[in-house]
Amino acid sequence: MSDSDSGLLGGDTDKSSSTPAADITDTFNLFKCYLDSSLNSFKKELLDSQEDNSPAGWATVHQYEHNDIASDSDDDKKLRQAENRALRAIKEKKRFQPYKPRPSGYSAPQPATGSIPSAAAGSQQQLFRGFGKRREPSSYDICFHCKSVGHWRKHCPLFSAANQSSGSGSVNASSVAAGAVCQLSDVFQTGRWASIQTSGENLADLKFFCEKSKSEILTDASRAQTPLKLSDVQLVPSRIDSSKSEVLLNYKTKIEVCRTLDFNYKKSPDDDDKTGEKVKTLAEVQATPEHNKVAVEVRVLSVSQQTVQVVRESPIKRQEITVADSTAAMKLTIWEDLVSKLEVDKSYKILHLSTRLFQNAKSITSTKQTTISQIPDIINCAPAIDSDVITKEGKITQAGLTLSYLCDNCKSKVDFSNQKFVRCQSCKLKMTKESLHRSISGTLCFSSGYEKYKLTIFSSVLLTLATTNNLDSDDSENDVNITDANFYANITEKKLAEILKSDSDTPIPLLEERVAVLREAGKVLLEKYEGKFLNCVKACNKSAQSLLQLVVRDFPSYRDEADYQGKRVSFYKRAQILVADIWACFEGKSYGEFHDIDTITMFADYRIPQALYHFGALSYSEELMKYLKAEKMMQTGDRYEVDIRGCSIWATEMVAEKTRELIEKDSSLKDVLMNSILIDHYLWDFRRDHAEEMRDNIPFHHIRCIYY
Ligand SMILES: Nc1nc2c(c(CN[C@H]3C=C[C@H](O)[C@@H]3O)cn2[C@@H]2O[C@H](COP(=O)(O)O)[C@@H](O)[C@H]2O)c(=O)[nH]1
Repeated sequence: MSDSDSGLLGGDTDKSSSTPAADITDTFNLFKCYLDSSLNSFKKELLDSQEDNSPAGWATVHQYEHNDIASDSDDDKKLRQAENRALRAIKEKKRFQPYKPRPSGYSAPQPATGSIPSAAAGSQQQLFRGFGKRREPSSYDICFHCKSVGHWRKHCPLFSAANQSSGSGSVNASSVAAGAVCQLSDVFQTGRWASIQTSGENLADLKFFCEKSKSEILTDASRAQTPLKLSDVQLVPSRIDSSKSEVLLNYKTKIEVCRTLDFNYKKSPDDDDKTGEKVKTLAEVQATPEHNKVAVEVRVLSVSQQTVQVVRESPIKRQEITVADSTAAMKLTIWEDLVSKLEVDKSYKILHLSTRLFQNAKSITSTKQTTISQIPDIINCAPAIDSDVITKEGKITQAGLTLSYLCDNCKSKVDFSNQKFVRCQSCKLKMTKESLHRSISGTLCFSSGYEKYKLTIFSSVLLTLATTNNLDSDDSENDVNITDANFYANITEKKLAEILKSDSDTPIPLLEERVAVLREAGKVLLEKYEGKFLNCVKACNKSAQSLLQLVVRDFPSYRDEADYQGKRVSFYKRAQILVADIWACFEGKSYGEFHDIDTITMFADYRIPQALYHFGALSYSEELMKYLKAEKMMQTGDRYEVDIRGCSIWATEMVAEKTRELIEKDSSLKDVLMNSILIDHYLWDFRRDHAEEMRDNIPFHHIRCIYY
């Protein structure tokens, strides 16, 4: 925490005259000294626990665990042997000097203030490390191996014990999956993979390529929920999500039954989910890991010709289907006797499908247990996925418009008759004719050479076509219906320039890009969501992350991402602030109710870093400070830009995490609502309230893009 605050704000940090700045300074001070004390006590705990059983601590535990679970009579002998081995290993290590003295004349970069997370001062540095000191592990350092604080991987007892026991960098199973209980996917039988619980909350992917006998043990263990101990496995970063890890089994791996687990067995999120009988939307299916059983209710958009695929020398019939519901469209592969069972334009409920990931695209495939049953038509479907977009030339042989009446409640098709009241066959509700929704869909029969197609044009697309001609009808000067998707799907530069006219002659920057973003949003809403963003909110089942993923997936201008040191990183500033605003405007109720709103991070712009810097939660290197003061324009994805935005998110998350802990310790605060959104709002407003004082002291990064 920098002590420059009183200088900066000229405010008096004396406790008696508390001012907003002093309050937050106190909070940050409190938070920082809390952080210090809690980390030190954690480190002490860790050291004590290692000393508990024997002078060799963890190393003894691992040496002991590495062997089979011996009967009690051998335990003492085993323990002594393990302890001697561990002591020999530690003595061996003690002789080795881990650090070479730094070359003379080396001077660490001195930051402008404090020794808090620093952006762009060599971002490979770990957070909270003091500058200018010898490179000793500090109590804030996070071990790259066991993720605990207080030491580096080269000192990690877990890592060294594991290396001793199984050589080539693998991690001793007992430290990774001791007592793990396997949750296996349906794919498991082919000896491919499973998911394994390695702690109270943590599930890791278990991948293995070894003999069938092991898969049988794991399958039985999963069914009986028997705790297992896996010895000699490899722990590697997951190829899908590098923040997760995968447990690799191989021919050396030993599988033994554990007597007890030192954590509670985590029930799978929803057992129905596992059996593939709980219907999910396609948007949810797309967020489901591969090789999971799912059930869907979809409409068939297109079917491919039936083909034959040879699998283990036997020909198997196969057909590619494009299916959709209101949230998304996906590719479905059906096999064997299910081929030709699905017809275009019909809607079906399909159980026991399995998710697949092929070339980074999620799809679903039928399994031996798959069942299909026809259901009432699903009317408003997402359009086919891009990869299915094909261009054909030919002639229209037949065209027609179909007027359908939809139930006002569940939007299912209602058989229309001239009676005054009609009853919906799907939700059984009775309603007047007038309250029915009308949906027009076009059908085009199209032939291209010998191929014949039947195209269904949904009402939202027809609506776009119908309004496109009004593109230039700007005659009514004042009909700025900015909340109407039709309006902004067809907005012109002239019109937007008028709307965003400033009180000076300075034109709004990025006018062309703003028009493109508005048109994109309008077009997608009309094509996929009946022109209403509310339908996007409804499709996310009260999950902030689902809504965030839906926005980023369907509205490309929100894909606020960057390549950073070989990794793809995302900030999603506009997409997250969109979700947060809905939550805030509805005060967490009704359409603003999200069960996972706390997973939304702060919104990485150029203002919050100023406030974080002011409170000493962020610091800049001298080089970066110079760059910022020169007010050079940055480009999206520049190293400095990504550093500043990434460190801002990280620092805010740490503030949120520790503040949450402080709240938990103080019962008088138990009803206080706190998350990164509220911290962001506080910091953004604080910066705005102190714009003058900050302007000359704390520069910000300059950038022109559509992502902030
Ligand atoms: N992190 C974060 N960044 C935010 C906001 C807001 C205000 N909007 C909220 C207000 C009511 C609703 O709740 C909206 O959500 C604007 N900005 C960003 O600041 C920049 C403009 O700054 P200046 O140059 O001073 O006008 C620009 O990149 C803009 O995107 C926020 O709240 N948090």
